[in-house]
Amino acid sequence: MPMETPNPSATVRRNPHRRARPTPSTTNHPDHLSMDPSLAVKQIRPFPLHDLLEPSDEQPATPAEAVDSGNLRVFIRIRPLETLHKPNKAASTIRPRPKAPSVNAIRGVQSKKIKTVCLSVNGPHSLTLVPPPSMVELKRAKTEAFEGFSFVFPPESLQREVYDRVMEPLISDFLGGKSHLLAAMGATGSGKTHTVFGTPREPGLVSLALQRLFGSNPPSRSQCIINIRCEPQAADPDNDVLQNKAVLTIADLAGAEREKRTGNQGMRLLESNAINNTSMVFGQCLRSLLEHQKNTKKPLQKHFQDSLVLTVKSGEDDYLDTSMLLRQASPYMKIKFCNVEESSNLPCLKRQPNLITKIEQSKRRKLNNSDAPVFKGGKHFDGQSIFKTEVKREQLQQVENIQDPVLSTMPTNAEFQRVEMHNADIVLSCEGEKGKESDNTIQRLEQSLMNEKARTAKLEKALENSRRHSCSCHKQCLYSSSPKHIADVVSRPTVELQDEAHSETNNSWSYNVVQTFKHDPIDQSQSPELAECRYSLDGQSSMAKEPKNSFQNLEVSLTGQHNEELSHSPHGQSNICPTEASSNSFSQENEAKELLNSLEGIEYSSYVDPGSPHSKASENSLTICGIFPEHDISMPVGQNLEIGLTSQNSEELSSSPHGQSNMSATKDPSSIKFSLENEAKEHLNSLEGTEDTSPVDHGSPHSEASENNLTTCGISGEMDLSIPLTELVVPPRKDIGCTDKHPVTKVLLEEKPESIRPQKPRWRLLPTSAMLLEDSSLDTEDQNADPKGRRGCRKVMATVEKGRTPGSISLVDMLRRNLQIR
Ligand SMILES: Nc1ncnc2c1ncn2[C@@H]1O[C@H](COP(=O)(O)OP(=O)(O)OP(=O)(O)O)[C@@H](O)[C@H]1O
Repeated sequence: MPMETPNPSATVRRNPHRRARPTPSTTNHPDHLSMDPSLAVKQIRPFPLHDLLEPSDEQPATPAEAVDSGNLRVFIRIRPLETLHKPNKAASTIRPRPKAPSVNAIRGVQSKKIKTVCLSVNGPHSLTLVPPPSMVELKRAKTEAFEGFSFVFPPESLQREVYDRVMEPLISDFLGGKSHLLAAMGATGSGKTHTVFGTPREPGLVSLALQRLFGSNPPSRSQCIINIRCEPQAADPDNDVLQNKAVLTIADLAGAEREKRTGNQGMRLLESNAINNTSMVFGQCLRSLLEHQKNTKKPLQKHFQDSLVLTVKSGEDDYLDTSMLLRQASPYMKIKFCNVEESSNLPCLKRQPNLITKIEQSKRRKLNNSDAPVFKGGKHFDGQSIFKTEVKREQLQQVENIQDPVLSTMPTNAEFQRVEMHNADIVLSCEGEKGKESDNTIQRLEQSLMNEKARTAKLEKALENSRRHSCSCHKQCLYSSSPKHIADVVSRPTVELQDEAHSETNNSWSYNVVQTFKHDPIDQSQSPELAECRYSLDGQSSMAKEPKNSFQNLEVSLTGQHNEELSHSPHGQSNICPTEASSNSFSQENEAKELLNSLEGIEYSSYVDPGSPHSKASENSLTICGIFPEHDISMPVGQNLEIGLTSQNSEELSSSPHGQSNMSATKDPSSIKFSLENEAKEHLNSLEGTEDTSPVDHGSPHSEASENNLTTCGISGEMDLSIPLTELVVPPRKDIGCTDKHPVTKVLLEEKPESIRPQKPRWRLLPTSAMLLEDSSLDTEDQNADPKGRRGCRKVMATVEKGRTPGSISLVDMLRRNLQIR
């Protein structure tokens, strides 16, 4: 009987029967299923029960018929709406069985008060899906009728009803030796678990089946796959059925979830994705069966009867889920199986062991060989693509060989997962190689960093040692100025700073000096109240000295081949004049001097201008610059400072009328090198802010008079020598055979007028770490950065530095730079 449809154009028929039927839907608007019962009643026309109850050739009249039809049985169970699902203890048991499902559905719709429904049962084998108004307005959905189901269970259906129609035929077959599969599909919360397992009050299919089989209670699980295998206890040759070991599989599949609806996040979202993938894969399996059976050349052989229970919700909000499931599963009803002997089923249910072994061996072999890329015919094939191809080929072979479309497909998906895992392993291995390279690079960098650190530490240590020795020498000198410290100085062990031997021939002089910077104990026997500090440059120069009556003795011992003479410059400067070509000793002394210069508070006075006539006159002179840091040793008026230079030759220490000490060498003036003084002058000029306090007028006759003199400069300054120093006398060195015949050069410090007293800036040394930072590379001195006053001496400096080792050059440069920066 045709039905009136207000909007028949919006109806789409799914899985129509061969004999066309009018769409039972009355409208495409869900308002006819709205909350107002009266309105719903007005709009919904009476359901054509007589049409639905008419026997049809395509519809299975009984469950047995459905099983025997050879089609995949697809059942639909509509879960009651929550508003309609009011727990009624008596309802589930006492509620009478409805006469017709469609009537119950209509009842449910009519009694709906809060929510509208999107499903209406047209009959035992069909239903109509009505989109909600919002989607109708957007023309995104149309009313659809789905037909051809094995049976449609309305919301009011009882568990027992479902069991009787769905499970009981399977149990009967199972007991008869036939294997079956039952799977529940549907959106989450649609009632799969309720259908399969149920509750203690409303036991589901499993419970009822087990009750039937064993009379036991099954565990309650939300989703699982249950295999019930029939094991014959005794071989009965007459009963072939029991020997088949039939398996009944009941699967409570995971429910597809819509993320928008569930709002899952994090792990729940991942689980949801996995669940949806499972549903999708299962649907693909079924579709593949459907596609496969289109190939008449390879008909599927049925080895068991499968059943599918679709659970849907009829709520308006469940429209999308329900629609998707129905669209997906409605074609499955067309899946047909060919009847085969049940005896051949069991080997097909499980993979044949030999086949599994072959497949696994093949995969392992390919896995082992898949790491290395394979080149075939000029094309690049990697192991992954080959492996995938092989697996797909095997997959097809398995489908053909196993002849079980469902079970053969599902393991194949597992194989795909293994392939993906294999691919991931390959990616990881590639990443691992890159990681190894990165690790090697990091290790190399770390090693180089450690080497640099060790090198830096080594240099710092060397510098610190140099500084310490320098400080010790210097402090000994200072201590020597105080009688109180004499004992300390004497008792202090000799400190030696040895550097490698130098051997160089430079113009008129040569030297081979073991650079020893040595503090010798003071011989107090000579003058207990005196203290002497001798800087012994053990080499080939020697100086002699003789004691003088003074409180303090400062002995600068230049041990060498040269005879030197200390003389007192008339202009008050201390000159040490080697009598022979003694620039070798100067280079060493210069280094020692520079080391000393690095001390804190060191102050210098430059008295000699190398370019001046005086410097010319003082060629071949050795200039000893200030070695009295930290303290103001500006000498009181009338004080004398005698500096004894131990030498093999006679030396003379004279006192300058300006109160400054001059050590002048008078012997062999031709051999005295101008470079020595030049070097000293250059070094002094390199000190930024240092005032040239030389009272010497280089154009004066004194300049000429001081020719060939070695000028010792900068003993005075801001350093305040608090001790009463009136005269410094260097006692004779008995150990080197000094006698009175070799008079000790006497340095008399006379009062210097305030007007000519130089303004000495204070010098501060940076800490060692700062020095290292300033010149960590220890490069040689940048000549371009030299002040103009030094450029004239560059050549001389280079000559002098030739005799130095790279380490000493670096050290000296670093010390010098440190002083220059400030
Ligand atoms: N036919 C029904 N009659 C009464 N209650 C039902 C029915 N179907 C489902 N329910 C109830 O709906 C709720 C959800 O059902 P169920 O857990 O079976 O859904 P599900 O499809 O298994 O969900 P999931 O996929 O998340 O496991 C349960 O509380 C269940 O009791």
